[in-house]
Amino acid sequence: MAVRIEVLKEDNRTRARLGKLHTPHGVIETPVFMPVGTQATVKTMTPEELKDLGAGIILSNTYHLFLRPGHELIREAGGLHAFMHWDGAILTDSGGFQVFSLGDLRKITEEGVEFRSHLDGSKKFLSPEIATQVQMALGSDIVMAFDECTPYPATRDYAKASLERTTRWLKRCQETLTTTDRQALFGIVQGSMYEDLRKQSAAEITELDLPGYAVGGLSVGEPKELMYEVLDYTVPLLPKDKPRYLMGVGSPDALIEGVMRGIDMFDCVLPTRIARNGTALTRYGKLVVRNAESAHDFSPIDPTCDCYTCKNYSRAYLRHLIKADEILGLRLMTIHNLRFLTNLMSEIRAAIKENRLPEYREKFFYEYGYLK
Ligand SMILES: CNc1nc2cc3nc[nH]c(=O)c3cc2[nH]1
Repeated sequence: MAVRIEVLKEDNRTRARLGKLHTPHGVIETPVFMPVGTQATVKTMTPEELKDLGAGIILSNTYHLFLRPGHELIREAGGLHAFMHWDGAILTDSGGFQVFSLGDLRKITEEGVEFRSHLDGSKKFLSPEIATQVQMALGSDIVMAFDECTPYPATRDYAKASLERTTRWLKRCQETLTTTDRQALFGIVQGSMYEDLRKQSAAEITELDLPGYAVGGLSVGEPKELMYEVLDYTVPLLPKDKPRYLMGVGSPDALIEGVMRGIDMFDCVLPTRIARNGTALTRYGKLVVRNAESAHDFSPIDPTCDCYTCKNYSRAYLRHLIKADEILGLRLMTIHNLRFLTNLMSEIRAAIKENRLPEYREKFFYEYGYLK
């Protein structure tokens, strides 16, 4: 079954859309934040807990699963859904980004990327064909094309050569898939921070009439304002009747700003990663629970939050667990941060529905401390 978006409403003052993403493993309301489960687990969460938190789609990484335990073992297990006991939707990133940011990069050629595994230093090779075959073995619902996430900053010449290779690689991914499986393949627009190159990449990628499109090459160290500027001129180049996915984003403010610019799907490791080192997301900004200020604070992280952690535990207790390296601390902080984000996204969807997204943004940014 094809992956498709049903756009229910287009905001009248911004580019935001309310939608339903139809996948072989369920229908997901958009805009949506996808928790990241890099190694076939959203760290410290059981699938049942993820469902309770409101997650309907998670991200997993081809690079990591290719290196360990290997896609053949997961195929043997009946695919990633069976292997990890998750019956919701799964989107897999293709590995290109992870090779550049994790592996000991050896060489990029037209054929693919040679690299050393970050696990044991052994030589590995990923190509559009291999990355696509791995994702099919995993049985993922949304397959990301194997691309080069153009590093930032990049010269115009490098960015142009890189996007053109990404387009050639996308066509090779498409050719690797059967016609039915092609309905799961999302293309990724590159072009770094050059408007004309983004136009070129978007034109080349959308010509292939894919089920969805990602804006890549962002959240790679550029200032947020520059990311928003690139979105301002890139998102309108993507078809309105297809899902738009901003890769690697993000923080609450970036989620709102991305939705305002027409993005439907987001993923980011930040919320779960900062949770594990004791930082909680709240509507008033970040709360570093491990700091001394919480030592005698017997109130919850956020009294307005409906999560299991905020209903049952104090900041003082969470600070103790984190400082004592207690595993329960990792779990309780993760539960809170994921629930915060699924609540944020449902508030954003309600604001779009009721034509009050700009007002919601103002209120959120003021409370969150972004507007002094
Ligand atoms: C955390 N930031 C971030 N995560 C990304 C993942 C990506 N995957 C494929 N292609 C990308 O361009 C890409 C960009 C990204 N930025």
